[in-house]
Amino acid sequence: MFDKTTWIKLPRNVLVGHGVLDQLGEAVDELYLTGRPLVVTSPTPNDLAGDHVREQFADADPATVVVETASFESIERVIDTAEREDAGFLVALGGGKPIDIAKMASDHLNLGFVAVPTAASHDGIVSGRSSIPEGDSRHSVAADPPLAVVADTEILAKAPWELTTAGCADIISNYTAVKDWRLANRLKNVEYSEYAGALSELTAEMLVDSADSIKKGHEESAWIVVKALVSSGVAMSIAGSSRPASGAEHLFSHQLDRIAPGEAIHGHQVGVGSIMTEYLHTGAKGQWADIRDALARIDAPTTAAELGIADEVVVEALTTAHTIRDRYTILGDGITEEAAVEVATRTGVI
Ligand SMILES: NC(=O)C1=CN([C@@H]2O[C@H](COP(=O)(O)OP(=O)(O)OC[C@H]3O[C@@H](n4cnc5c(N)ncnc54)[C@H](OP(=O)(O)O)[C@@H]3O)[C@@H](O)[C@H]2O)C=CC1
Ligand SMILES: O=C(CO)COP(=O)(O)O
Ligand SMILES: [Zn+2]
Repeated sequence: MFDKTTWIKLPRNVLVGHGVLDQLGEAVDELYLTGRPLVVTSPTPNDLAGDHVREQFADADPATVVVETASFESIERVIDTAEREDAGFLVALGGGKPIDIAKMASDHLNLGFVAVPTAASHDGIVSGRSSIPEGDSRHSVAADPPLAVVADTEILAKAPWELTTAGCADIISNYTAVKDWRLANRLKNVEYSEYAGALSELTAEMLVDSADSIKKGHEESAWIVVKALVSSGVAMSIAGSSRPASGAEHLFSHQLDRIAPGEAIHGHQVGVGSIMTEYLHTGAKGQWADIRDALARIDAPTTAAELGIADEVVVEALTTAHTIRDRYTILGDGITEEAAVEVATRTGVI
């Protein structure tokens, strides 16, 4: 008997463009969401756009909860606030942290949520996953994607340029993520989706082809990047896992978050990780220099020094990254310190 099923969850309304935040209320009305909105945000996005978002729901007496860390405690706080304030739906405003937290909280509460990204910094904007660290490990938890995404390029273009280059690097890292996924399929029989893999690679390809149009201060850059982030998130939703966008380069980044927290941002870390894991996949004559050059063209870091991370921390993260989660990658069950120094040195990362 044929027994396969596919359930792909995607947002219904995706608005990207100049000033679209003014249409947030309209985008929500279309979804038949009712009741009191709870705005889930972090300090900077709340200062920048919190009032603008709340104005969109002036008749519904919006409540707000400000979270500072991506953690299970923050998710609990949002759930408690939503119950106490009798929220009808959640509005996530900010970078990857508040969006991931709202995604998980709304899933738990059985409430819809809408994402209003303030930074084009990560591809979790529409993905059906939440990425939350806990102790020594990192959980990628299935959670319904937002019902709508309202990405105002006027806001995104004013965000620090580094956040946009981080989003580009998160997309460029799809190249190695898909290589790791295929490897896991061949060696460990991990289920692979041709559609999701192809979409993820195509998204990286298109972003790299547009690199010359991605420039600081140009609103069009935010538009190009956020559309790529949406596309990469759709690949994750098709796959039903973060595999199309997260391989060994992400394990490396998650490990850096543990051992050198707050030193560099997610997208920049995965970009540098991708240079090294590409080297591990294809060797000295492989495409690692193409990844490095693509990152350099959009101003993203390509070395430990540019990340602000010490060389020995990079080596430690590389040798221990495989312990972060049960996800087979080119790192296998761990690489030696000698191998880590070799790859980091040969690629010019340290
Ligand atoms: N679920 C998924 O599929 C995915 C999840 N992720 C997750 O997303 C996170 C990374 O996303 P990222 O956006 O870097 O994380 P953050 O939400 O922590 O944002 C990064 C920084 O940017 C600040 N910020 C946000 N918007 C603006 C703005 N407009 N102007 C100035 N500063 C701003 C934030 O301020 P403040 O400090 O006030 O918050 C924060 O300091 C990680 O936790 C990662 O694991 C990444 C990819 C995919
Ligand atoms: O960052 C991500 C994809 O870019 C999410 O992946 P993780 O499952 O590794 O958290
Ligand atoms: Zn990522």
